[in-house]
Amino acid sequence: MAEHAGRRCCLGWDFSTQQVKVVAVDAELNVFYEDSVHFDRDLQEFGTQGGVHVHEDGLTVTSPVLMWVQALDIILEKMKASGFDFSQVLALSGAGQQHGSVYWKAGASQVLASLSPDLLLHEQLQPSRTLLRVPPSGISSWDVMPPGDAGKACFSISDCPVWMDSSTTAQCHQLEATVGGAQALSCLTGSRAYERFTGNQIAKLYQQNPEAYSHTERISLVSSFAASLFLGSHSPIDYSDGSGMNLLRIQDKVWSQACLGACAPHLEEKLGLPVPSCSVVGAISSYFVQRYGFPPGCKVVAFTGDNPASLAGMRLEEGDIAVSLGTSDTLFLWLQEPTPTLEGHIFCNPVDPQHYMALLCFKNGSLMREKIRDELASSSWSEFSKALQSTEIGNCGNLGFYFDVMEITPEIIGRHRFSAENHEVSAFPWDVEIRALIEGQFMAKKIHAEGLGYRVMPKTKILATGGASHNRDILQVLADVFGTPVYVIDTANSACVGSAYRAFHGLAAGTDVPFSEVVKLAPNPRLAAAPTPGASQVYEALLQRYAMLEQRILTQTRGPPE
Ligand SMILES: O=C(CO)[C@@H](O)[C@H](O)CF
Repeated sequence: MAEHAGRRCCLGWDFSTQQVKVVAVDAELNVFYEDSVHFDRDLQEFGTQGGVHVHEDGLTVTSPVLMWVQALDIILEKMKASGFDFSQVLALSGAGQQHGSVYWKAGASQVLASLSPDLLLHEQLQPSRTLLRVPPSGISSWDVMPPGDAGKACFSISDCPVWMDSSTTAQCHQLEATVGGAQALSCLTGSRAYERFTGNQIAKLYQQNPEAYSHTERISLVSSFAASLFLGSHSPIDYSDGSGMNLLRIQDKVWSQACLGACAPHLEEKLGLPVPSCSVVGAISSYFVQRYGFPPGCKVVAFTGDNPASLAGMRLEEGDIAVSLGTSDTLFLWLQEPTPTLEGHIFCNPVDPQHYMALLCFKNGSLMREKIRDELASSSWSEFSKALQSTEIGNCGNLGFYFDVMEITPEIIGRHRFSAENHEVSAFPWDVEIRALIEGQFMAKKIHAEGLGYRVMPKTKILATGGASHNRDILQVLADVFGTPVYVIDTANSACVGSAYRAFHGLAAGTDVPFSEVVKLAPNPRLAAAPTPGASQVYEALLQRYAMLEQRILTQTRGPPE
């Protein structure tokens, strides 16, 4: 218990798809406390799978908002029972799964502002039922209160749409038509219309449940919803997570009136004004001071999306790229001048309000690497590595495209192989095939990153994370294709840790201290691979051929570009 006593710190929260997680980070940026509540395991009464409910239509995906509230209650009670010294918390911030939306019912702000410290949050935010009183001294006994003060319903709908939902295609088409097409919407908001993006979800709610919409006083993202719980009032949406709604003009950081109007009436007043992601949105509410012992001056820094928070946790800097090599591969880019396209997503940068970040998702990531490993390298990563070691950089001009499921970036499916003379061939020798897979995956990443406006800079570094980042030979190809050093970093808690870093940055608010200065004491990533001399020249020519052949496949499969 003494371990957590007297250690001034910031808290970082992550309200993700499957759990609520918290870390405590001290002034030297060491993580000294972490805990989590897993929805499926610890809140089984809600019956989620992977933290969500997939509806019968197979398209609608929601999560119960009260599950998120109850998870926060559990974590805070566990921290309290463990002797965590809340009085040392200087500030807190957090992250939420992007695009999800919470609909606060008229009157919710009064409930938020008058929470009783004798009760748990979820007992006061849920519809009226018998309440449990847990004295501030902690959970010594669950005394059942007389029916008396029943909680008031605070939410217009109890099941919130989340990022896995894909039921709003009609609303996406309506939105794009309103603003002049997919590319016009992308230039305006950073992305073409996506089913999971919040504006389209709001449009669906308004069209299918107008009564719930009319009873809604405030619409939050998961991030700003979580911040509201700590604030005791509605927290504003931050620029970075707000960029995932198809509603925010990413250049001038204001709501697009055209997009708002296309989705639902009176929407701006339900959203409130967006704020810079580094904003201090207020002090923690008295509920947390009285029940848990937070200091009254504990600052709440705007919460943001999980991916922007991860960018902060990885301490990405201008020109850097983070490559998450997981089931699907995700690229995090830091951009100064974005070029919005029909691929990927441009968000306002969470730690530098003048800049941007981008996300690019490649669905055929580890899925393909493991399949080729099983087919050609006896399911052995060491055999897989031997193939990379025994084949030369540039693979003698052989190029491959490997998409066993429909790829997102770009929309291609199937396996396509080309000789040095650009003739399509049906097979490669096993070792050539392995190198063609890895070189092709990384050349695609470089080409599509540059399509979004990314440029490798002299100080650029690549931060690799995820399962495949444990294979040094794969990272060597990544370093060679990009011509930049590759570092590895543990990102298990990147959204939480990034949120704690952002809380520290919020403490310096108004002093113009850059985020990089605030986090300079954080552990540095480890160098894993440096580019091979001469590799850049080989890939400079190969990249041009790869881009040309990718266009050839696209034309063959979907006709000439519009
Ligand atoms: O939809 C996504 C990003 O656009 C996902 O990464 C969610 O943020 C995961 F929670």
